[in-house]
Parts: sequence; C-alpha cells; structure tokens
Amino acid sequence: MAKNTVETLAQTLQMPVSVLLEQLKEAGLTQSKSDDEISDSEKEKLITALQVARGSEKAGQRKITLTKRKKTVITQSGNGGHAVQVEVRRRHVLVKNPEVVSKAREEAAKAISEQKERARKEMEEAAARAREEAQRKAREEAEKAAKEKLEREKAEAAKRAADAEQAAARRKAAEEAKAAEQAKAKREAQAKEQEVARERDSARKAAEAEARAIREMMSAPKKVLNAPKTPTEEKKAEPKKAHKNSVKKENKVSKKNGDSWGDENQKRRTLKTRGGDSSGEESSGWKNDRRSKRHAKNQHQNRQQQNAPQEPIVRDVVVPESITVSDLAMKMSVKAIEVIKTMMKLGDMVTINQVLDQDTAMIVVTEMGHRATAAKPEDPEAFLAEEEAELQNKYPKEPRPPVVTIMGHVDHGKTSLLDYIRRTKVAAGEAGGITQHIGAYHVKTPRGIITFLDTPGHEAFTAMRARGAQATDIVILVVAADDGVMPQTKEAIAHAKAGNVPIVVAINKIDKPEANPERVKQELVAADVIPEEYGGDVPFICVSAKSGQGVDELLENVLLQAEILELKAVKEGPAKGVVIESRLDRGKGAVASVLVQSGTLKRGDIVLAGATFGRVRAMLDENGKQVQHAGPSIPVEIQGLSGVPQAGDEILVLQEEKRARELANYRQGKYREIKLKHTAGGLDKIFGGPGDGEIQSLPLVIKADVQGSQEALVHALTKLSTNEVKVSVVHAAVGGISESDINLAIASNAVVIGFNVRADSLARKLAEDNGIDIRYYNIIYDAVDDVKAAMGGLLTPERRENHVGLVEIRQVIHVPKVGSVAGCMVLEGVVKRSSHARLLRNNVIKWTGEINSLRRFKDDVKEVKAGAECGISLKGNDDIQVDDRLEIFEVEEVARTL
Ligand SMILES: Nc1nc2c(ncn2[C@@H]2O[C@H](COP(=O)(O)OP(=O)(O)OP(=O)(O)O)[C@@H](O)[C@H]2O)c(=O)[nH]1
Repeated sequence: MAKNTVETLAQTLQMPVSVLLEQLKEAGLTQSKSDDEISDSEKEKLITALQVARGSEKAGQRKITLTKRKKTVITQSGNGGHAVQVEVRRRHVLVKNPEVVSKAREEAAKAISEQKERARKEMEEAAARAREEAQRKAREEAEKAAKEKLEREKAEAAKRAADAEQAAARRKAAEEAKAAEQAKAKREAQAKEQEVARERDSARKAAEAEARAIREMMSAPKKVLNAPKTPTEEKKAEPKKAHKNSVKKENKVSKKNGDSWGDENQKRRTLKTRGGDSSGEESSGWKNDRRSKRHAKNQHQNRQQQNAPQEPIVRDVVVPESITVSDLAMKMSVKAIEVIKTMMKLGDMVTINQVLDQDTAMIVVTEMGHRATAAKPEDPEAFLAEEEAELQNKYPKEPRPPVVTIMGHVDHGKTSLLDYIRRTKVAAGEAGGITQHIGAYHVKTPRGIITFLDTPGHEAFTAMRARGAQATDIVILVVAADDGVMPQTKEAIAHAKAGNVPIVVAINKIDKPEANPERVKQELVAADVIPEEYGGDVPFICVSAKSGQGVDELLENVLLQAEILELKAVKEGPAKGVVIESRLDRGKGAVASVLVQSGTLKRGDIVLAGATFGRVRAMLDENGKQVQHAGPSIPVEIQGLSGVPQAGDEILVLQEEKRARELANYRQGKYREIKLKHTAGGLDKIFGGPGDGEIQSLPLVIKADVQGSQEALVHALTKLSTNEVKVSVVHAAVGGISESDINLAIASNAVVIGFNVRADSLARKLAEDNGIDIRYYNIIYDAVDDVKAAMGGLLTPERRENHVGLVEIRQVIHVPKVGSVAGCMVLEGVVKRSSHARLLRNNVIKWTGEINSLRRFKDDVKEVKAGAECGISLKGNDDIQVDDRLEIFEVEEVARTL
C-alpha cells in the first residue's frame, strides 16, 4: 500500500505542497517536508485546525471535500487524427458531524437492537408455536393411541366374555345332558326293578297255582295226568320259580314223611335229575320248566322290543385334545355326515377331515345324545377302558358261574360251611391234588359251577368294594339257628345291601337240639330280610355245616339266584379280573391269586395288575395243579409279576409289555404322589381340614402291652375331648400292632398308637403304603402331649389378613352375561389371582370377596406388580366404578393350640 505523505495529500487536496506544509505547521503538526508521512489522526487534526481557523463551521461539524480528476484523450477521426485532451473533475464533500454520527450510531444501534428484539421475539414466537404444535401433535397421538388401546381392550374383553359365555354354555349343556342321563338311568333302573319285582311276583303266584295243580293231579286218576294241557295250564307252568317252589314244597312234604336230610344219596339223585342226567318225571318237568321259562322270557322280551319305542344307544365317548370329524363319528358309531349336520345346526360348517378341538367335539357328542368325557393328554390310562371295551365287544357274552362270599356273625359257622363244601365238593373230586389256599375255589355241582371267595366275613368283602372291585355276585348269610341275628349279622346285611348283592340265608347248626329256625326267620324279617314264603325274594335254607344237611339245597338255591341274575361274561379274548390275595414268596417271587371275570387268562399273557405288571410265568389252580388257561369266574394263582399288587386291584391282559410297563410306572408315580400328599402335612393334616362350626373327630387305634396301660391310655386320651374336637377310640386292645389294626385305621382314617408294643413287618408295610401314622410311646404323658398337639391342628384356625397391594380402577367394561370387568392400575404391592379384595369407594368399604379373574392383556396371569395395568373381575360383584379402589389382601390361617 502506498504511503500517505504530505505530497500525496497535497495532490489529493489539489493544493501546493508548501501551502499544505504551512497549514500543517499551523495545525501544530511536525511534518516539514513533502515526503513526510501523515497519519489518519494527523489528517483529522489538520481538518479540525482548518475548520477552527476558518470559523465558518459550527462546533463539532467536520467537512472534507475530495476532488477527483480524470483525464482522457479523444482523437477526432475527421480532422486528421487531432487529439483533444478532456479532464473530468468530480468533487466529494465529506461532512463529519459527531452528533449526527452519534445519533446515527444510536439510531443504528436502536434499529439493530429493535431488529434483534424483533428477531428474538419472532424466534421465541416460532419456538412457542413449534412447541405448541409438537405438544398438540403429541396430545393427538397420545389420544389416538389411548383410543386405540381402549378399543383393543374393549374388543378383547368382549371376546373373552364371549369365550367365557360359550364355555359356560358348553358346560351347562354338558351338565344338563349328564343330569338328564342320570335321571334316565335312574328311571330305567327303577323300571327294571319294578319289572323284576313284577316277574317274581307273577312267578310266585304261578308256582303256587302250579303246586295246587300238581297236588290236584296227584290225587286225580293217571289219565288226567297225561291229559293234554290247556293253554292256560301251559302258561301257568312257564315262570321260572315254579319248579323251585314246588321242589321246596316237595322237600317239606318229604321231611314231614320222615325223609332224613342225612340221606345224601337221595339228595344227590334229586340234584342229578335237575342236571338232566336222569330221566325221572320230576327232572323232565324241571327241564321243561326252565326251557319254557326261557321261552316265555324271550317272548316277553320280543314283545317288549316290538312294542317299546326304539331306545337310542348312548355311548361313552372319550374325547382327545383334538379329533377329526370322521374319527369322532367313528367313536359314536355314526356316519360322518351326521356329525357334519350337527355341526351345521350348531352354526359351523365343517368338512369330514376337519380337526375339532376337545370342547367343540364334546359339545357335538353331547348334542348327539352320547356321554362325552375329556381325555387327559398326559394320562396314559385315558383310552384303556375304551380299548378294553372294544376288545370285549368283539366276542359274544356267555353265562358264567356265580362268585359267592360267605358272611355272618362270629362263630355262626362260616368257616365250617366253607370247609364242608370244599372238602366234599373239591378235594374228593380232585384225587391226588394238594389243596392250597389261594383265596378262592370253585365247586362243580350237577347244576353248574360255583366259585367261593374263601375269606369269610364282611371285612374282606368291604375291603374289596372299597378298592372299587365288585367281585361277589351272591352273599350267603350264615345265621346260627341256636343264636339268631347278632350285630355282625346286621352289619353283613347292611354291606350286602350297600353292594346291591342278593342274599341267600343259610340257617346253620340245624342239627343242634336247641336250634330254632323259626325264631331266626322272624328276626331276619325284622332286619328287612324277607323270606320267599313271606312274599320276599330271599331264599332261606336250613343247613348243618357239621353233618352237611341242606348244603346241596343251599348250592342249588345259589345257582337259581345266579340264573335270575343272568350272569354273563365274554369267554374269549384277553382276560380281565380282580386280585383276591397277593404275597411275596421266597422262591416264587410275587404271587397273586386272581379271579378271572371276563375273557380267558393264559400262561404267557402280559398283564397289568394295579401298579405292577409282568408275564404270567406260571398259573396254578386251587389244587396246586398247573393250568394253561382260566375262564370267567375261575380263580388261579399267577407268578411273574414285577411286584405285589393289592387285593382288589384290577388285573388286565395287554398286548404289549411296553405299554403294561408304562402304565404300571405311571400308576406307581400316581400312588407315590397321593401318598406324599397324604403324609406330607404331618399328624394334623391326616384328618383333613376342619370345616366351619363342625365338630372334628380324632380317631385312634390303641394297642398296649398290658390291660392296665391300655385302660389308662384310653382314659387319658378320651378325656382330652373338647366341644370342638372329639377323641374317639375306634379300637383298643392288648398286643402288637397287626395288619388288621392297620386295616381298621385305613377304614376309619385313624392314627395308630402303640404303647410299649411294635408293629410287625406286614403291618408296617401296609401302614407305609396307605400313609397311616403309627406312633410309639412308653410314657403316657408323651402320648397325651402329642394327641393334644394333633387336636390343635383340628381346631378351626384363626384367620389373619395380610395387606399385599392396592389397585385403582380406571375403566369399567360391562360384558353381557359375564359382568363387569375393571381395567386397573396396580398402585402398590402386588395383586395375585388367589388374593382376596376389598372394594373401596371414597374410602368406604363396599364389598369384600375373592378375585375371579386376573388378566394382563389377553393372558390369565397369576400376579401383577405395582406400576402395571391389568384387568380384574370380582367373584359375585359387578358393582364397580371408575376411581374405586381395591385393597388386596391374603388370608393366612394360623393354627390355634389347645
Ligand atoms: N353242631 C354244629 N356245630 C357247628 C356247625 N357249624 C359250625 N359249628 C361249630 O361252631 C363253631 C364255630 O364255627 P366256625 O366255622 O369257626 O365259625 P365262623 O363263623 O367261621 O367263626 P369266625 O371265623 O370266628 O367268625 C365251631 O366249633 C364249629 O364246630 C353246625 O352246623 N353244627
């Protein structure tokens, strides 16, 4: 950049350098030469000095005039290239006024600040607008989301409600169907009973008429006897019992005439003729009676079948988790089109191969008039019964021998009677056989086979029934003619009646001089056992187990009863039966006495018996002889099982060993589970939970070393009874704890107390298997303390509430037929499905009860914690409002002590 010198300034100001130097000097500046430099500030100073000197300007006003010259040369073309020099001068006047400047500056500053302010304001406004816009948008979005959520929740709630409604409708339909089924079955049973009673009645009347007719004929000349029977007479001869009663009368007559019961040969002849072996007049008459009876019965049935409206067949259908339409139809034995039609009626169009879920399939089954049962997917036994029924249905049913149990009071002669029958009917016939006890035996009479369960007494009968096994068809009730009806006689009657098993009465010890059968009859009538001769249906036979008198007649009557019962079973096919007895033999391993009930059990069969399984390695009959197969009602002893099954367990032949093992393992697991459940709670839990206001009972079986300690213990323990818990001593005796003590404890749910005595190994095992608690003591006070503590467990426990959470109701959805569902927010703690709740409205308690359902979104959940939303419905309460609160609490039961 060129330097500012005095000379350049003089040139700019168009004044001579000397003049400028003079002015500079006057202005007090130091420049003295033309090439001296001059700064801007010095220029300013010069200007000010000049202004002051001229005095023409106002104070503070500064003016600088700048003249610019520009010289150009213009050449005239027409004038011989003559050039003309042109100088252009321009003058700039610079005025510098501090006020103006400052004013301008102020204005400029003001403008700038205003502009800034405006810009700031605008920015702020824009930001506010943007914020508002953003907020508005956010609000709108939130509202939209909330609305959508609400819609979703409403739809879900409605769907859930509809689902619940559907499920309830299905349940109701199933229940109604079941109730209708039960009512129908009951009606049918009643009708059948009435029919049987009517038949018996008419049979009795016909028998009486026939007896009268026979008497008349006997007294009439022979040609009358051979005269052709009128249709009325033939009809009279038809009914079943005609012959039986006539025989009885005959017997009575023969007795009156001095025929002794001891004349066995005479008796057997009579029996044989009934078997059809002899050609006596009586025999053929009896045979004709039976045939005509059957014929009449068939005709009667045919008539009934023709007249009666066709009964639809109701099947039990086990429905799996899912099933195709065609499979379902097959299970009900109907055409698939029928199922499709039913589905159409229910409002669903389905195809033959469509898979239906369990619920739908069950509705269809019920709708089609069958019984539906849901199969448990994890239960391998689910289809066992069905498979078995299918196999059994393959073969025809044939008559089978009856199975008989002998019951009666102590010492009335049960064992003697069983022994007599066995001795005379079995051992004699089986030369060389070694009689062995397998819990049952069968006898062959001329009229057929009878199987006896040879454990006398009602305990065995009841124990079997307790395990669900109905092994007995007929009960022989033994009553001593010299003793009459005693407590156990009454018990036996009750057990037989409870099991719906017909009774044949054997009035025993008739050989004794003090025997009074008439008195026994009267007493039995008083106990509601009515003899046939008094219009009842129970045959009474006088016997002597000592001499054998009447035993054949007794067996005959048993067979007659069996005939009336029309006992039938399939003979072919895989066997099914019941375990009568079982034991662990040192040499043979697990041994079980089995009564085959249907099918044929063969050596080598794979069997499932209770929770055990195995292949039938050896099979023996009651005489210890190896047998290859056993049909219905035949008892055998089998070897080869994996363990010892329990008496009363069902035994079943299966096709595959794998399946038998699987089922046995599954059952073992289940038993263990039950056992654990049974014993897990300790002494107080064994008796079950106490009910409200109910008097609890603590049953005890007490066994002691001596009479004195037994009495002291019984006294001390019964004294503990209170108004709420009663100690009841079921049985107290001196001696070790035996298997029968444990059986008694099982039956009465009792605890066994042993005072200075111990249980034998069988009793210990039985107790272990059945979760029976055996407690040993040698100090009475210890026993008293323990029983006291156990009784404490039976006291109604104290209920204590524990607050666990707080919930606010934010939304209420009313679902038709389901009720109100609350959309909630858990404010504190936790809400569990198992919890109880208290509804608060403005902090006033409106309702207290249980939570019905707890859901999070679509799912049922066990619990929801604070901060989360959930849907709650209350059990039995629909009165809920927005802003209500639910106080969630749990009830703890605290045991009380005596
Ligand atoms: N005179 C006579 N005595 C009999 C007759 N039947 C049984 N007794 C006797 O009566 C007693 C009891 O007979 P049991 O067969 O043991 O009677 P129970 O009903 O089996 O007895 P428990 O097994 O104790 O229930 C025995 O002494 C028999 O000898 C009979 O018909 N006539």
